[in-house]
Amino acid sequence: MENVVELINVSKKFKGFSIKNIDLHVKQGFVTGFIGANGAGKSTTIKMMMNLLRPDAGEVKLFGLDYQTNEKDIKERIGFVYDSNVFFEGLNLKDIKRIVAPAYRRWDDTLFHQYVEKFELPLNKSIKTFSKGMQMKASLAIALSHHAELIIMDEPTAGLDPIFRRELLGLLQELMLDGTRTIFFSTHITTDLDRIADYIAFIQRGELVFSKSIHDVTEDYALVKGRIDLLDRDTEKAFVHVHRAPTGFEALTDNTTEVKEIFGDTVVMERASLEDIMYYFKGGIHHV
Ligand SMILES: Nc1ncnc2c1ncn2[C@@H]1O[C@H](COP(=O)(O)OP(=O)(O)OP(=O)(O)O)[C@@H](O)[C@H]1O
Repeated sequence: MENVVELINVSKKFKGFSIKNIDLHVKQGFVTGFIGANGAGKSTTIKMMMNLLRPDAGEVKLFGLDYQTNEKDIKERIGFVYDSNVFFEGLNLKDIKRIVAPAYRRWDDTLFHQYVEKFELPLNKSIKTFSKGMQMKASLAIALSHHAELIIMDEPTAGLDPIFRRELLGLLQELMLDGTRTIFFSTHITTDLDRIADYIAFIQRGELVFSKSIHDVTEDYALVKGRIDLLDRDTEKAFVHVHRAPTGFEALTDNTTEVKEIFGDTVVMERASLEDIMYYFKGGIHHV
């Protein structure tokens, strides 16, 4: 299977924060959700994918190409959708189109007008009067009008009302139907991903915890509940993190097979949501 994005052993250091040796592959034709708490490093990673930031070490490849020699070709094939307005605020959509369109070989004016109509965007009103949802739609309309194969979005659903969020997710689903597009988007609203993601990449404190199919996430992770006296130094190794309460323990495992072997039917296992997974990883030490 082809990867449209490959981050190979990528590191980036800021004062007080670093991205550490990330290996991340984004598969063509699928939706990958990029999750992580505030400050985990999602935007920094996306900026490196977009060549807005250079890694200190490691390789970044898009469509198998590197930015050093293929920047223009790569950028033609990506639609970057921001969570805030990056256009000149005083301009309207018609002016923005006039500026942006010549930069793309595959710009499709008919398609642009179709999306403007579909998204009910005014062409003559200045962008600064747009709501956050309208700005997101404008940014998406531009990305789609140059036939971007890869759509990268940084927190596209943050700050949107639930109805618009659903609408946007529905639209992204629609875009995936022809099987040629790839979508990579970061979010901390994990419930968005239950609807549309095929793969999940999870970053925490600058480290990639996992990148796998949603099916594998469901298979590998579970919440386990049982009596406190079942826990000891050995049995606890089956868990990412354990919460103890007087009535019993609740823990997250990343190895459901091992839990079944150790505890049999003395514990109860339940499906762990992405939110459960993020929560337990935050509280615990990750051992693999
Ligand atoms: N240019 C920079 N210089 C110094 N530190 C930076 C810079 N950019 C980001 N950081 C720091 O890197 C860390 C990760 O930031 P990043 O924006 O990548 O996180 P995030 O996962 O996108 O968070 P959020 O969900 O809150 O947007 C933060 O602690 C941030 O302060």
